[in-house]
Amino acid sequence: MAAPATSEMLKRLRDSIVRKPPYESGTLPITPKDLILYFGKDKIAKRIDFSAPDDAQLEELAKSCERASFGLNNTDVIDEDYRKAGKLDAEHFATLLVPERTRLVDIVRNQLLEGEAAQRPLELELYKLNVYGEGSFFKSHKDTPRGESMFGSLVITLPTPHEGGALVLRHGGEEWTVDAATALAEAAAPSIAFVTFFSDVEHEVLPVTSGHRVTITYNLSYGDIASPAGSSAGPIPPVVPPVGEASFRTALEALLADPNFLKYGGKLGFGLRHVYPVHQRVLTGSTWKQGSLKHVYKLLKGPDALVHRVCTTLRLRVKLYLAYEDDRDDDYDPDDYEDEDVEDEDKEGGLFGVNLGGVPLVLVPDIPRANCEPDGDLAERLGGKFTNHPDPSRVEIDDHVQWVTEPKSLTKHATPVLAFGNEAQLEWQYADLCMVVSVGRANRRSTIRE
Ligand SMILES: O=C(O)CCC(=O)C(=O)O
Ligand SMILES: [Fe+2]
Repeated sequence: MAAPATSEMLKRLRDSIVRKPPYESGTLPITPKDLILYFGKDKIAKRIDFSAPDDAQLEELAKSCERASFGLNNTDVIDEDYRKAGKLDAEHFATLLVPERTRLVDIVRNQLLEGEAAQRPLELELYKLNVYGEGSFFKSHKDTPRGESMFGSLVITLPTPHEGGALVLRHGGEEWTVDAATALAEAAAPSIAFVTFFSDVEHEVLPVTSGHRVTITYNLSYGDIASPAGSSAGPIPPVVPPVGEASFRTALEALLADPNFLKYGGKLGFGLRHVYPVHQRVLTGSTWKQGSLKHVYKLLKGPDALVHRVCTTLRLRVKLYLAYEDDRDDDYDPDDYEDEDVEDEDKEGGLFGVNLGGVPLVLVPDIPRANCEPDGDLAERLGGKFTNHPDPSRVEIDDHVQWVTEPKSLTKHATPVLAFGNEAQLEWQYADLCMVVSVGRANRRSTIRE
């Protein structure tokens, strides 16, 4: 049985993974010329100066918009119960505002991103202009990933007088509200308001109660995703160590130094806190190949990036998996596997604190093929391996994975999920992943071979 000191140290490790909100917002003073916007689909474009917009001009802008659709799986749907707003695609408007020439890129880099990610080249793609008149809104959704390198969105609110239309952001059971209307009314003119958030943050525009709310949206991507440095390449040391890195590292080092902790080596599991885009090969069934989660290593953000970076620095091998819950195993009954010798504490994940309720998990290293094995148990069908199975003979990952943080939600079966996005798209979908860290035996912890 474990020494209590080890379980206390593990608890400290878990508690040391700090989270900061997955968004950043504020107002930014701007030169008046950056508030000039041209719009229209005809030969002659109209011009509006947002430093002093009048209602008639805003009405004209609203009229030239199309009704905004949203993505429900692979179809673009117009449903005013879900999204009531006007939009212009990027080819139908032009703005002198170039985020790269303002502090906005710095803000994304240094306040949204952290550590290694903050050093990488960023790309901002102008996406859409949205106009919300009185009574307009956009219900809760996540922005559809448009490629493997997209990591977030930037929404700029132009300084038009309006009320309502606050943006509510939700992630990991927490909720934040950004009220650009109030922030702009209080800011020195001319200013814009901005919100930048990670792609897996759910967001909702509450109804506008008066005036016009005008936003310009950008898709944020990493510019270096095409030249993968490989997951095992040494991490680039961050210029500014991210929040919590030192405490996580200290807690992990303390555990590794304890000879009672995974005496013969083993695996530590971390459910990732963010979701990441994976290619929906389950649907296309075409281009399945090994290493289909490889791009995710370079997309890791916030606490996920921190765990990966510290483990790699301590020379522990890290691998990403999709975690599937085997909820279709009719033969499986946890009572069949009651083991008299196992202490209650261990049965509940005791030593490691995270109780997965004896759920047999299949860890899958690649996105499963569409035409995966029709027969056999879930592990065989998906090309994965069992862990956390109460029957030790079925546990194929060398050791039970000891979960430090629980996988957030387990993918059930290999079916696509119904997705509400801001654009119809099924090629890329968000997935919950987990990180498995291999730990060597007590006097030889390193699992990265030279
Ligand atoms: O207008 C906004 O504040 C957000 C728009 C949005 O969420 C989107 O276009 O996906
Ligand atoms: Fe959105």
